[in-house]
Amino acid sequence: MTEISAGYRVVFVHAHPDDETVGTGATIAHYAHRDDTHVTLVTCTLGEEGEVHVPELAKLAVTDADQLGGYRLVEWQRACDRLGVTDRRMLGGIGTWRDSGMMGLPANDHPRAFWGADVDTAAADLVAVLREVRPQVLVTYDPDGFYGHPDHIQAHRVSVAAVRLAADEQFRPDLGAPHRVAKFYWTTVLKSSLAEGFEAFKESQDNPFAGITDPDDLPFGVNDDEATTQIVATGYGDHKLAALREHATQVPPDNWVYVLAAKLGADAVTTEHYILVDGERGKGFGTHNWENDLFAGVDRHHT
Ligand SMILES: CC(=O)N[C@H]1[C@@H](O[C@@H]2[C@H](O)[C@H](O)[C@@H](O)[C@H](O)[C@H]2O)O[C@H](CO)[C@@H](O)[C@@H]1O
Ligand SMILES: [Zn+2]
Repeated sequence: MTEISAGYRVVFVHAHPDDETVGTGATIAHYAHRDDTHVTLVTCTLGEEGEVHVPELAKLAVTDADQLGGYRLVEWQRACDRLGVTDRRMLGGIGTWRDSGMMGLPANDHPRAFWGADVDTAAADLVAVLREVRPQVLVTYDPDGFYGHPDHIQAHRVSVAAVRLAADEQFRPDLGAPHRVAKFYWTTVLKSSLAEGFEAFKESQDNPFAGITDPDDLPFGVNDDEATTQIVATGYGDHKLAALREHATQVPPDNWVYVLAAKLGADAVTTEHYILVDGERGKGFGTHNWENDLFAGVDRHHT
């Protein structure tokens, strides 16, 4: 049980080791370094089915020694150290849920695949975290898991169930006093940001968007006015890049994020966007009236 004294508390729920950095690394570093804020990361799987971009580690892959999950656990811990996150947990405990692989692959049917988890059963473990940490804010993916990966979709579903169940006083009183999360966010990315990044994508061999020239052809991304919140974590670009480097099996040296940072500086990777889907929107700024703080409008004494 973590003794939490900070007034502001946020829980990030991610699917695999590296998602915390790739999608929300600058935001996490920004809040983890605030004296008045406690960040909790809950990651749902060990990433056993991932690729291995480090040649000398190639045989850790699921097709050989099947040891990648244990190795990515260490990558994840080191990346969290770079971001400043000390409260990091695997959903249900280390090794409970297994990486399900990309949609439609046989790994989806592994007996421990997160994709096959009973949602309320998995949610109960997240309820225990929410009732302990008592965050005002929870961040996870949209219903499509941002890009359709089964573990991302399941992370969304388990988070939605856990937020509902944590507030239900009839649900598992043994897991702690009921808790209502004040603001529930989905991660997102702007199509306008993707268009700016396309040049960097082209220069990366690891270009996941090869052949795509129009952001509207990507399986993710929203129009500027669909986002509600922009976090500009100035000064934490180096933290995010250092954390990415810890995820070397997943993020090769020529990854487009490194290309972008090399061209435009580390702060080019410190702006991250979110959609508030439940809770009261706080004060906004600029053309799109975006919040500039996940805790905008939150009473720090809300527990
Ligand atoms: C960012 C993320 O969610 N990565 C997942 C994803 O990785 C993809 C997968 O290896 C795919 O085969 C590649 O073509 C693609 O480039 C990768 O992003 O899925 C993995 C397997 O479930 C998962 O381990 C990884 O964390
Ligand atoms: Zn992932």
